[in-house]
Amino acid sequence: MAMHKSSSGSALGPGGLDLTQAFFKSIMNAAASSPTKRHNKISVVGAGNVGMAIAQTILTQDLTDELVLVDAIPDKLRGEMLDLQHAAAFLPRTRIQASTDYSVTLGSDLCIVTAGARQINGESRLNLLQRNVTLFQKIIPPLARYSPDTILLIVSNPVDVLTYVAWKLSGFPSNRVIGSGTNLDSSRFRFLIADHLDVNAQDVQAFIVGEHGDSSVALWSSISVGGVPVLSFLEKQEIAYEKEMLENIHKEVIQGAYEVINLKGYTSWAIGYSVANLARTILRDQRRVHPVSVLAKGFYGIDDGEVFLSLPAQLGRGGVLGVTNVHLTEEETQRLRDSAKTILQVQNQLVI
Ligand SMILES: NC(=O)C1=CN([C@@H]2O[C@H](COP(=O)(O)OP(=O)(O)OC[C@H]3O[C@@H](n4cnc5c(N)ncnc54)[C@H](O)[C@@H]3O)[C@@H](O)[C@H]2O)C=CC1
Ligand SMILES: CC(=O)C(=O)O
Repeated sequence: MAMHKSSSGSALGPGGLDLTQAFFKSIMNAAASSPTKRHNKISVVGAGNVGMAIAQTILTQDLTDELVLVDAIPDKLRGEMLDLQHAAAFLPRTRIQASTDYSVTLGSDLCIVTAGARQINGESRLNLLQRNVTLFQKIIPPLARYSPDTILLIVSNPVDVLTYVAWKLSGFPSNRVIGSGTNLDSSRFRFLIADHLDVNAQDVQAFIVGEHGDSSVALWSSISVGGVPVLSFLEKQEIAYEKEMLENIHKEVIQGAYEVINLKGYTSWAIGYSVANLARTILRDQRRVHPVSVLAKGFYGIDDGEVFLSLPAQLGRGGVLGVTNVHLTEEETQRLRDSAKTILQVQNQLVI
């Protein structure tokens, strides 16, 4: 039977009969009086490799009722929207929309920004800065205008400085501006440790903090596996380990992104899962601790300026709820402060 959508979105049959009402009248009346779960809306800006990996993970994990895609290229955007809509029969019911016009993002609970230039082979994340700041000047103000109560989750690189830029451009309180930061690096770290010890990565508690990039800091002193603190366990058992081996694992984490970019041109799947994981914690108010980029001033002796970098932060429906006080060795604290200085040096050259 041919059906088309009325302007109100309901299905009309021949002669203008509202089929939705005809089929579901009694059920709809019952539904109107029954409590429904809270409605969520997520907007993803940038429908490239990263934006689409995030969108697809969000859909398969049933994290939202409405998903909006925004990009600057209309044909690509519509193609991506249709391609996702065509999977409707296999996915939880989600309204998917796309537009180059930011009004489509109206009333979003979470806005994820992935738009922008990405690294070419061998290029550092910090190299992308000025190009992506210019884009953010077009992206952040309309997002903030259409969704004044939203949480901004920044993914575009260099993510720490761009999270600072998004904070400034939005005028939002800092608890509602978060960078995906080292949530991804920490997953790479946990994977490598798990692989080394032949355990499940989900049983490895381990944080990379600081810059999402070359000056990141591995918090070896607080790593535990299945509740057992790894380094103190090895020391108590007098099991020898080489500091160099630890450094090499951290180097592998840093090199991980460069290697993937060298091999396939970009990274996408892991960041898709990483950001969907953050979206779940935020929208479902899970209050889990994630290493993400937050306004770090005042924590762990970082006092030089308004810098965003990754610290273990508790997240929930209100955004950043707090920063946990993980014990750091003197060396780890110094490395974290050095990482803050690296970011600040770049940030101080910015004209926003
Ligand atoms: N924070 C993290 O852990 C990670 C960050 N990234 C970063 O994510 C960003 C995106 O990477 P990819 O998706 O691979 O790049 P891509 O080139 O595939 O996609 C970028 C998209 O942004 C869109 N875009 C450009 N200007 C726009 C504007 N003014 N408004 C809306 N959309 C616009 C482009 O049309 C394109 O679709 C890069 O900066 C990359 O470095 C990538 C992986 C991990
Ligand atoms: C590209 C990037 O930032 C990453 O995969 O870590």
